Amino acid sequence: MEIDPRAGRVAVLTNPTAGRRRHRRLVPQLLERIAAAGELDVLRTTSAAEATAACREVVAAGATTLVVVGGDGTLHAAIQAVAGSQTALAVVPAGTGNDFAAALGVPADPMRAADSVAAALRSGGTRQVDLARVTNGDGAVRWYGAVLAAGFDAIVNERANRIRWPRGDRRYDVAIFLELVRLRPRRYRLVLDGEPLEVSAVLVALGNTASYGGGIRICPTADPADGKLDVVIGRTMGRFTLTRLRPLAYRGTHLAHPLVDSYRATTVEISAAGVVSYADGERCLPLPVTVTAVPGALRVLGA
Ligand SMILES: Nc1ncnc2c1ncn2[C@@H]1O[C@H](COP(=O)(O)OP(=O)(O)OP(=O)(O)O)[C@@H](O)[C@H]1O
Repeated sequence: MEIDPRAGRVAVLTNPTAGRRRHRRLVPQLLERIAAAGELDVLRTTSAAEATAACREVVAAGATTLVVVGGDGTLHAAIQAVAGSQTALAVVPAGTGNDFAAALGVPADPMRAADSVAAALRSGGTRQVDLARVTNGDGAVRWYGAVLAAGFDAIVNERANRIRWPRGDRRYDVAIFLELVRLRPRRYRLVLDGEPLEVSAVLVALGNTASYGGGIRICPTADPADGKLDVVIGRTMGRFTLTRLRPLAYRGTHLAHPLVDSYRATTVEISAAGVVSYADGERCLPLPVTVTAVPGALRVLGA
């Protein structure tokens, strides 16, 4: 039975570090706008792990709606708790990329998004979209909403997380440079709905929705209502070709490149040596993993 979001507890998760702290001063105003629809239970957390734990508590306590004020990483923390539950998720984009919020059709302006959350809390109504579930042989389970990267982008993220200096976004520039210099194709073994596929590749992305990295439409035809993942593979290519694919990927036209393949499957097994996957921009599980599209696993506030 669907919980009526008009009656019941509404929790809000905020992440003051999202969006390079740009929206931090906006948070009180955003909360005020959402609170126009009724009382809010504001969760105070200081890390992704704390955020997931706090969200799990409110979901277990029967919260009807969890509003997330943050970017893809904050959403990722919340999704771990709401996946498969009756609690509806609502989003006020306050991150840098906000790719999952965009895929859900949320207004890009946080004030407008907060107003539409308040309106949806008043009118009630939810819809369901797919999520992707990542598992490994050790029983670990992670959910994601947007894209899982298992190629160059994941390797750059992993490198950036190990760099102590420079700090901030400059770490990514340094990591991209370092990983472009040492770029080499890796041998990937995939199984797409039972069909094995062995390929040497530099890019591998599994999309529930189209974009990551703030609008890079790596899986441009991914649809979170089709019960499937879009699998995009950039085969063996040099750093020059890889770099030239990037502007194409913002438009989603990279799929026409002869070295880029795409597939669609419900369950994808993927293995490669020495790669840690990243999902929604967050460190996920080391390969090998199995990723499954789970239809309707996320209830979203609003029609
Ligand atoms: N409640 C929280 N408090 C502090 N940090 C959090 C919390 N929830 C998540 N985080 C971490 O904060 C980091 C930044 O958050 P988030 O990803 O939402 O913002 P962003 O990086 O600016 O946006 P985007 O991912 O959309 O580009 C993430 O790596 C995430 O793990």
